[in-house]
Amino acid sequence: MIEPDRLINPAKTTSTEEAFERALRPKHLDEYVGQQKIRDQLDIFIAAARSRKEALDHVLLFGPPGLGKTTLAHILAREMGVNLKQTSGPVLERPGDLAALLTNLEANDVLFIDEIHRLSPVVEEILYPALEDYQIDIMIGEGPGARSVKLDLQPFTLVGATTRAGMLTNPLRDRFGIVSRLEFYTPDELARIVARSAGLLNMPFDEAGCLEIARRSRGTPRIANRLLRRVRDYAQVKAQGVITATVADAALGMLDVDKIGLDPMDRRLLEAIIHRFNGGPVGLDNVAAAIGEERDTIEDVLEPYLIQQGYIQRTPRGRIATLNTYQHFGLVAPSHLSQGLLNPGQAAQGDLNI
Ligand SMILES: Nc1ncnc2c1ncn2[C@@H]1O[C@H](COP(=O)(O)OP(=O)(O)OP(=O)(O)O)[C@@H](O)[C@H]1O
Ligand SMILES: [Mg+2]
Repeated sequence: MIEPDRLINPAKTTSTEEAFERALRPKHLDEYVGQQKIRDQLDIFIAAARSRKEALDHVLLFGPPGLGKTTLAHILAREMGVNLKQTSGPVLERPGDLAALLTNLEANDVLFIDEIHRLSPVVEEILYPALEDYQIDIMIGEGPGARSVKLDLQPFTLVGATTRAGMLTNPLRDRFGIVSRLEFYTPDELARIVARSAGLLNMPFDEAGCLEIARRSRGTPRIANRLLRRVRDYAQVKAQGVITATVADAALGMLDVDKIGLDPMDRRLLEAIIHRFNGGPVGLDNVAAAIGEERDTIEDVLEPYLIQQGYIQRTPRGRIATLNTYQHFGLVAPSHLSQGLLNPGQAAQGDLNI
């Protein structure tokens, strides 16, 4: 299990952190840093829907934790000038739970369903006609006297968020008109997010300090904001409160976040592949057992960034360490890697599968 205060865990942790996130969450599309392609598209779709006074098409947002899915859902509703009702897949246990939410929506409102890949099949059934025709079928009464009644709904927009688009059923996925995959942020984008947050928190900083935090945030705004908080503590105690590159480096070094943002858990995963499985290929179950971590955590939390950065490669036969990985640990790579060759059966296949 990931310890709750693991610094680079992109998943949300404490309620203090949630309050902190809410305070820093951008409210308008033009404050939302990065994800340029998605922003450009949404800008047009929103303007078009508004001018026709229609609901925005249903939107699916997917990508690793902490990249800004919830933030974007709230921004969409605000830009559309409508209310947002929020729920999540596991919370909607019975069809009636969803029916109650749907029948209470006003015209063009946004219904935000987080973790939409965890909807139960019976609840999903209710959703299909709602998404297509703004109608639901509900059962009234029980036993032989029970009958099904059609109810009309107001037009609405479903915004679904998931870290696992691959786990959505096809019929559900097909009903989203807009499907956006959030990408990891570049260090420059994260530096802008850190600077914005530092400004909101009245923390003095310089550009290099923001960039140092950004480079070590695993491409993830949630982690960037979290590291900023920790660096602030250090800066206040040791450096008159100013966040500079030297201060950020010292603080993050003390917290065991290395130069590229990997923490002890990432390093354990990579070192296990290298030392215990000869660099791979190794199957997910084996590596999970070796480091005492759950498969899902490795797949959802640890791997996406390590794969994107080229420290792990997924192949049909399992995970392998790359030349980058050996170099990061100052190790001599096996000759087939340093000569740029792949072993037979290790065909490159860097798909993220999220
Ligand atoms: N594009 C962005 N610009 C500025 N800040 C951002 C951006 N995206 C996310 N953030 C910050 O990161 C925090 C986490 O984002 P958010 O909660 O939207 O992530 P998420 O993708 O919904 O994560 P999860 O999968 O865990 O639900 C937000 O509170 C916000 O402060
Ligand atoms: Mg979220």
